[in-house]
Amino acid sequence: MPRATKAKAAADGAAGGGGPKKAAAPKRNKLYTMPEKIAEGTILTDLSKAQWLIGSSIGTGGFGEIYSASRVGEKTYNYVVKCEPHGNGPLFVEMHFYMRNAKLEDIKRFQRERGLKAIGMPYMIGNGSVELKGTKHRFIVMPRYGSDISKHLLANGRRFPEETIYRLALQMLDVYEFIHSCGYVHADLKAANILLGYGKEGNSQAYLVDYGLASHYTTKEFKPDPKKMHNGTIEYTSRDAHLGVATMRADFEILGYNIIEWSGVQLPWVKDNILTVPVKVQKAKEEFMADVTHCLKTLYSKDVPGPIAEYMKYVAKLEYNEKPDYEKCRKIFSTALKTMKVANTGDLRFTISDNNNKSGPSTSKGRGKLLGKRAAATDTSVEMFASDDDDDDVIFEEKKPVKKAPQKQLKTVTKRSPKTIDSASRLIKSSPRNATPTLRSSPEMKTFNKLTPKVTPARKRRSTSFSPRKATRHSPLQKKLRTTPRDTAYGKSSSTPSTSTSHSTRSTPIATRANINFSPAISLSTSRHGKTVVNDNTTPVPRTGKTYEFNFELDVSMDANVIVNVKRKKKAAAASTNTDSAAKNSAKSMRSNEETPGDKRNTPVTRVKVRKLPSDDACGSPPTPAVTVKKSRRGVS
Ligand SMILES: Nc1ncnc2c1ncn2[C@@H]1O[C@H](COP(=O)(O)OP(=O)(O)OP(=O)(O)O)[C@@H](O)[C@H]1O
Repeated sequence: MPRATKAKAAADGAAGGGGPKKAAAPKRNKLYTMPEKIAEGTILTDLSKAQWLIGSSIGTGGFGEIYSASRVGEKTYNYVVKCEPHGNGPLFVEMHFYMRNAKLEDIKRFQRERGLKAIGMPYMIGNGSVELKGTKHRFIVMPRYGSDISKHLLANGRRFPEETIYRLALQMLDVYEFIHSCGYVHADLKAANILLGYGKEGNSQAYLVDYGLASHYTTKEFKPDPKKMHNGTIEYTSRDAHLGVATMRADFEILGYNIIEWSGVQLPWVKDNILTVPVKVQKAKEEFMADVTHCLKTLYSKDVPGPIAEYMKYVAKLEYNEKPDYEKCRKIFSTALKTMKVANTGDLRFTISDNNNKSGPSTSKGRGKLLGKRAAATDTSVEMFASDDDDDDVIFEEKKPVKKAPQKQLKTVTKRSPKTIDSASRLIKSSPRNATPTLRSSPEMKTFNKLTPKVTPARKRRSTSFSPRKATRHSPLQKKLRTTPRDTAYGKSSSTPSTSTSHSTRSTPIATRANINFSPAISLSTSRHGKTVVNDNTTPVPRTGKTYEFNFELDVSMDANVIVNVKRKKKAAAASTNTDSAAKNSAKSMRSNEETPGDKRNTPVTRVKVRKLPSDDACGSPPTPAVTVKKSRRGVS
């Protein structure tokens, strides 16, 4: 289900801290909702009865809000509470990932076994639910970390010192090894999801956060899953993730794209400004990885940094079901550090020295010149799912007013128990695990190329992505039922890559699963660059017929409406209309408190939202800041 922001009235009410108002409560069966504000001073009680005093808001992600928190009785705010409406999928997935895999003792054991002094693996301290303004929210409590490294990236002309790239890569490889040892992949590594430790002591270790896209990886068949295609942050999404398949090599590939970027060059698909068309990005990545040595050379004005070239070459050769050789990769980067005579200890250094700044991206043999200027920030809007699960147990409690914070009345929500785990199990296990032969080996690569549609200028005008619905002449409903993203993305079903025939011929599950499919037929808006795309079924299935109906219609109309509206948004921006400013305000509300709007424009962002226009069902959603989608039919909104 797509996500929507609250009606402005609701948001205002929340901000005002005036206590619960029935009228402002978001409707249950609507699009994704941003969370209600938790007033500073609120005390939340988690399932283990631990109490957490909410401090200030320290960040806003694509779906939830993060607050500093203190254990009641302690003075320091060394924790954070991440809160999202129950209907949102990512925190549900993240919470269960932590529950199952990332217990502190497991992490410590792993550390001991590997002889690691530290590891950048976050963990969950508590979780529970709270009702805010009539809406049930889920929250998790985690250790507090420091700032995310995307801020440093922006502050340093989108480049890290070479040594820092390798140290970060080493730390992330440790985290990958831990996650993979649990049977999961992260699938969304990027600077915005890498946080330094908290406080002065914390600058030597980076933590990989945000497990909202974590899923079981496959080592069996390679079976593309239209429901999950293109999930991730479009700049870094792996080739496997573009096909909806979770693999370990995909995590390695995502890290690879990031380190290339951290070295100060633009990824080809960023440079070519095609981020709004996932299938084009996918194709560009296939081409890039097919001849990675040569393609890297074209990216760097001078020498390609040796460790980056070596790492990417290794990743390009990995099989989809292969366990990566963590040690081999670590060696690539640790050897480079030794050669540079840089110790892999102490604070990570983010400031580029004068020398480095003048010379541009670092290379192993020398310093190259920055390759051109970064393309204007484009952004990638996608829609999300949401639903209305009541799976989690909930306990929370009325808070006492603390100093400035107005007291907020919280209602205790009925406790239910083992359902949460059962449900999580079902959901998390729903990750693609059955599969078909790999697409990555060369014959399959050829097939991919054959099947990837060529985008014509005519199509481009309306939507730069290939649209099956334009290619056939059926009614929208017929088209919906007759075409699958895979059929259409690759042209002819008869030559669908080694994946099963059934895959190529079955009707799109989106219609039947009430999810919007971020299929190749869908383009992304260009207002918020770098968002994680989630095209998933991990959220509990919505219960109301109405929701199903809406999503079905949304999917049918997505192709045209998104593009039409995106274009309009751009024009509207130039005209500075009221609508636009409302949209901007709405967009602002999603930004991290610590980020300036300028920062955000240039930072890959986690998720893109498609929002429903205010319409007849009085849902009250404000216009989307990025994309607006009509409830039904193509055409003008
Ligand atoms: N444990 C933490 N300590 C300190 N800050 C945090 C912590 N977790 C998250 N943050 C801050 O909140 C921001 C959003 O966090 P996170 O990415 O987990 O949220 P999200 O809703 O999943 O966002 P998105 O999916 O859009 O990336 C982070 O970029 C970071 O600045």
